[in-house]
Amino acid sequence: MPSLPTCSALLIQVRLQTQTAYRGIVDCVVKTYRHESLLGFFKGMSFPIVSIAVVNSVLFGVYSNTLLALTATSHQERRAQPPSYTQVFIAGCTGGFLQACCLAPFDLVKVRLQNQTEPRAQLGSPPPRYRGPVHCVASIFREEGPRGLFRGAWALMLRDTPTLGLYFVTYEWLCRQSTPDGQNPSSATVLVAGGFAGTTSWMTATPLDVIKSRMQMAGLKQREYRGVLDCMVSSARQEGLGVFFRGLTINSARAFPVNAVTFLSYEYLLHSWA
Ligand SMILES: CN(C)C(=N)NCCC[C@H](N)C(=O)O
Repeated sequence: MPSLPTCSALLIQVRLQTQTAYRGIVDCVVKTYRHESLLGFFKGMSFPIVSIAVVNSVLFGVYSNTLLALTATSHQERRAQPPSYTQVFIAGCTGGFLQACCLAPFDLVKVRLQNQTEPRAQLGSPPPRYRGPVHCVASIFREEGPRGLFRGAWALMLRDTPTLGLYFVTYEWLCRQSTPDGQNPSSATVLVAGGFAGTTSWMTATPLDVIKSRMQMAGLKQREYRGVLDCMVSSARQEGLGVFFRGLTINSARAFPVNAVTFLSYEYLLHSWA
């Protein structure tokens, strides 16, 4: 289950990217805590908890199978006959594209709920727009139609396709640099390589992550955009180029431990099933 630091990081990142009320990470943490208490940091997290297993299985499953199709070598043979970085990149991009298709509605609900700054329902206070994830899905479906559930999906696919290619290339490259030819990387190598793969990919993904989050909020507090390009141009015009780096620090820091553990579990599962 995601811990308080993981939930807080995800919430702060989304708020910094889509709202202008915060001066930085600390200001966002303090205001969220004062206004919404500790529970506020867990907003929007029930859907990601359910979806993370599905989305990660799609990503790693598609990646492994694409690599298998491209190289015709099994995972065990791959240490003796390593795939080229181009093959790793193509397999990563394919996994990234398909995981984005599955992730889109879950991510939309998460972002909409995380952006609700109202404190928990109190007697007499107006209820928040969405009462929870199911109510959020039903409201989007009713107000914006089934396509509404895929708001921001293009930006998400543009974010995830190349950056997940880079994710797997970084991981493979770091593992090969620190492992003698033909041997499997040690657990420590997997943790460090996985951590850096997560951080590097999130650093490059942040500009499109900002655009994706803004497009997901479009029509609510945010203005409507004509598309990804329109969102990029108007955000940069109004807030300067720095807008594309909002949430970069928190995104990259959160990515290290999360992806270190993700790759360790992936390698462990591959070895125990092989
Ligand atoms: C740059 N991107 C989009 C990624 N590296 N995505 C895969 C990482 C998945 C992990 N659950 C995480 O949230 O970091």
